[in-house]
Amino acid sequence: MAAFRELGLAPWLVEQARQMGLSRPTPVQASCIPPILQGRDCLGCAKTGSGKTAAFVLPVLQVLSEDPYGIFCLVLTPTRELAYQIAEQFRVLGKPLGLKDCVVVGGLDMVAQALELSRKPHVVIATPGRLADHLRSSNTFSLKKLKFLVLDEADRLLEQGCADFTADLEVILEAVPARRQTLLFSATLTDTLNELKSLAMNRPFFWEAASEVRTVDELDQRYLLVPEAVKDAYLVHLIQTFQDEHEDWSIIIFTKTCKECQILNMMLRKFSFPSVALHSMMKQRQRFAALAKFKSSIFKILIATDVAARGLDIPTVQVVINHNTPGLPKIYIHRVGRTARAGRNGISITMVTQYDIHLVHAIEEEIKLKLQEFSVEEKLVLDILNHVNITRRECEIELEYMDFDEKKEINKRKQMVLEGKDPDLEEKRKAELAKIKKKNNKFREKVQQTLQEKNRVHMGSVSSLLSDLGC
Ligand SMILES: Nc1ncnc2c1ncn2[C@@H]1O[C@H](COP(=O)(O)OP(=O)(O)OP(=O)(O)O)[C@@H](O)[C@H]1O
Repeated sequence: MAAFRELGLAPWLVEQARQMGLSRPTPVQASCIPPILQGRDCLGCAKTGSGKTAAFVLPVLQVLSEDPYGIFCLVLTPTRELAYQIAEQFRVLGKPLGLKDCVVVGGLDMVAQALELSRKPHVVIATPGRLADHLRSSNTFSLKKLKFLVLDEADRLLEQGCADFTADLEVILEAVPARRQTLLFSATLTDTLNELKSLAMNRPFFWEAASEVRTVDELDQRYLLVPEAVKDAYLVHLIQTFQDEHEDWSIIIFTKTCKECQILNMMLRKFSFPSVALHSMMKQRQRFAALAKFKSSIFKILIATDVAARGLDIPTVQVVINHNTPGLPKIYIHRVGRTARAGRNGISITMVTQYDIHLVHAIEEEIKLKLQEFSVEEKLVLDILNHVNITRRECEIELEYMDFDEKKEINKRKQMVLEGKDPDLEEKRKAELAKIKKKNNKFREKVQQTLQEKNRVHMGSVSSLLSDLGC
């Protein structure tokens, strides 16, 4: 496989990559770096952990080194943690350039960010929401001279119909020049290819990993059939087993909601497991602290919602446990892709209840691979069943006293105030919208019934006409 030098990268950059442990390019890097250096838009779809970040960081730094100015490159990514992780790669690889970068994410001070932006950093790494807020509220910086627009986890950012990013992306796309290079990367691009191609203007170079199987070969993918009612006892048993057999292993447990994440973390702590939670209801500094402690192995177990499903690169993660079966195959692909990265081995175990069988079939259909069963000794699980269920109940009650749901409501209202919205007005708008939607649905049903009635009458007259004609 070509070396980085043969891809057209300058010696200083090849040396920086080598010092970072990147000695030979991965397939996605070898394929995408040359067309990007030639000035083309690029859509790169490669498996999780295959080096997509460096596939855009390296060529961007190469072109920047030829004419360093700010703001040169904007990278958009769906989560705050990913923004910092990408910024880290720019900083390490761009050190000889004296690279100036700026991370623009929610949950942190807007004024400090606005000041940093006004100083024209070379590279801005942002989550769409906070960057759009800056564009709406100030004109202390401009994206008009931008050379590169990069969408990391592009399919998540461009997910149609999801309110998360659409409005903010529109604001950002209005602020960037049409004449630019657009780079889009993800492990699950193909289902949104058309939207992606419309974004990448000039004959985008499209590269997709050749293999039929969507997950990496080094990943041992298992499932564990568990009755819903005793799922947590199985979870405790699984963790105990891994901790007994491999004390240096780190484990990520994905679950569906912030509340479930909080309860599981409290429960595992009561069993003296070194666990920490990561979800979107935590304050930003708590999220960063939790991730830092997990990355440095102070805590060996991270319990997270899908805010951590994409992109996070933590080499020590050996095990991913899906406490719930993901509703979408691509969420599964990203979750289990937190292990078995950069050629290392890893194992994923998806806990499947009697209600999830169809979801497993959809996942196997998408990844083109059958999950293998992971067997456990049921007796060992039954031995701890009561203890686990009682402990969980205690945690649920403790959480109720902490007004967790109430806090969620307060956080929502606080966020609206921060965005200059009136929470009560928003509530009223939402109620009115719901009423209009209900009225529209009723009207639509009525039209449908009338049409069906008309069809029935029409078909009745047609059939009687045909019988008169002896057809
Ligand atoms: N050429 C290379 N040689 C060795 N390691 C590499 C190379 N390129 C990247 N890596 C390492 O591989 C790991 C995964 O890289 P990265 O996070 O960019 O993967 P990704 O494809 O973006 O994954 P995901 O789809 O999960 O976001 C990182 O630790 C990175 O340092």
